[in-house]
Amino acid sequence: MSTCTVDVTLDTALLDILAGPAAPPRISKSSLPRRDAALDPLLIAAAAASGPHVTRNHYHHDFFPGATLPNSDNARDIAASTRAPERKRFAYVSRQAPRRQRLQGSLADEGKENDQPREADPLRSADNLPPASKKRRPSLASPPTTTESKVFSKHQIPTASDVSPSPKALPPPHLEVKCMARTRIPTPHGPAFLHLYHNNKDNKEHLAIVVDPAQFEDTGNSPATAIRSQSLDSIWDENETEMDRIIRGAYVGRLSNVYQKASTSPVPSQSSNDPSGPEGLPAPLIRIHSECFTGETIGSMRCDCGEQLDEAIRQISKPITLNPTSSPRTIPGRGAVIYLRQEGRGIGLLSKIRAYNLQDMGHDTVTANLMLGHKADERGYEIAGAILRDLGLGSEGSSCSEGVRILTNNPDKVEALKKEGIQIVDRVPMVPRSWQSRKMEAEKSEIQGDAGTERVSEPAGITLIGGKSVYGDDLDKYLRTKVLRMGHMLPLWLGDVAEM
Ligand SMILES: Nc1nc2c(ncn2[C@@H]2O[C@H](COP(=O)(O)OP(=O)(O)OP(=O)(O)O)[C@@H](O)[C@H]2O)c(=O)[nH]1
Repeated sequence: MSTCTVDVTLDTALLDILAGPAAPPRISKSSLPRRDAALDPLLIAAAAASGPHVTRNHYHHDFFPGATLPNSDNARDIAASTRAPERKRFAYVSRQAPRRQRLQGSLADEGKENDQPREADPLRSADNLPPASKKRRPSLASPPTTTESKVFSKHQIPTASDVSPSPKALPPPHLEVKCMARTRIPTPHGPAFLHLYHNNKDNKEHLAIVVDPAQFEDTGNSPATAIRSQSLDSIWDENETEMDRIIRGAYVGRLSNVYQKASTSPVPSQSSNDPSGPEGLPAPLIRIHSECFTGETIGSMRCDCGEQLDEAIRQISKPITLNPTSSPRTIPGRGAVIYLRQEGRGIGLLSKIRAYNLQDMGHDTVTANLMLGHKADERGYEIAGAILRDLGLGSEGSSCSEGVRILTNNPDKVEALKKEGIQIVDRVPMVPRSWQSRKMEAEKSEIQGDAGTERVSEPAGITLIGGKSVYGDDLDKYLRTKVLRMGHMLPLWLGDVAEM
């Protein structure tokens, strides 16, 4: 074993030069000696920051302006007028305009910060922001200087031409959707199967809520064709195990701790030989529903979205009577709600909240959208079409090629789906529950006189939020605007039976 002698004298001398001499130990002999640097970095910084042009408001400015300034955008040398020539090299250059000037501009630019984030702003990817646009939105606070920044008074109704079209974009890639996972969801109306979709057009997770008794079948005895997602049932990867498939929802039958059977790709048709199904089997009932946080989650009575979602699942689940003339039997209903993440008719939750404030100021839902620089409706239905095709609903050559019935009052949806190649055999109106119950009350009072004015039982169906039908002035105003300004195909409730 060899020993090694270390000469510490040289090291200590070097440390003394760099960090100052060691202070005598204060606590005990065993503690390490403290060394104070000869030049404290904090002192250097304080000295450097003590020039005449530095204020406590300069934390965000370049400490050492460097070669790029003052050529940088909006650069302003606030010391230019006062500094001595020899100090020029050390001037602090602010990237901000003076506060006075910024305040003047802030009114004119109200809303700009949120509505038009910088190109590189990571928040741009947030779901609820309106699409990036180079065009400035009309400001509500600034006087109109150009046609783009028109101010609309309460009585002035902007038209579609007041909002210039968005610049032409590159052709979008071929739209593809893929069902990533499926699971059973028990609802008050019966079981539903939630399908979560990804797509290559937007970064949103759209959903399909499938109601279909054949989802539980794996024997081929179902009277109607099963509504299955092709992309879910296909084999994603040759290394995929049965368990992988089952976990993502590619299974058949009733999944349980004792029954687990992965689906094959594609799942063979499970209907009877007759493609139109047994007598009395209607085409599947579908609804294209747009997300509404306020109506569906917090029970807002500014709109009917919560009850519409509930009503759609209820109507689709309603039992169907087969073979009514020969040997009648009932089976659970079948169809799907395609739930699109198009909050606020596509303008996003942020803009919808602003629109609500404009509505409180007396504007209707259409005008409020236009005042914010949006269209009355910015939704698209290509993704809905692709999801329907993936589920084999309504498209030629699909498993349910007999077409679909659609639950809606909105003519745009019907047209858009037709363009997507979805065969619509019938439209089923969505009558607001409050209008239905008021109609029933009116009918009853007409028959029974005064005795009939007590409230009749509400239409069946538990809403996801509040239950039964609700009535409120905001809701009524919204419903009427849909009919009067958005062309919804619904007889207007005017308070008497004849109008319904
Ligand atoms: N911008 C805006 N969007 C709203 C307002 N109220 C509800 N919405 C949104 O409108 C969408 C639902 O659209 P509706 O016009 O109510 O109905 P629809 O889906 O077009 O038609 P139906 O199929 O007949 O129900 C959801 O995305 C809601 O978030 C509002 O006042 N302003």
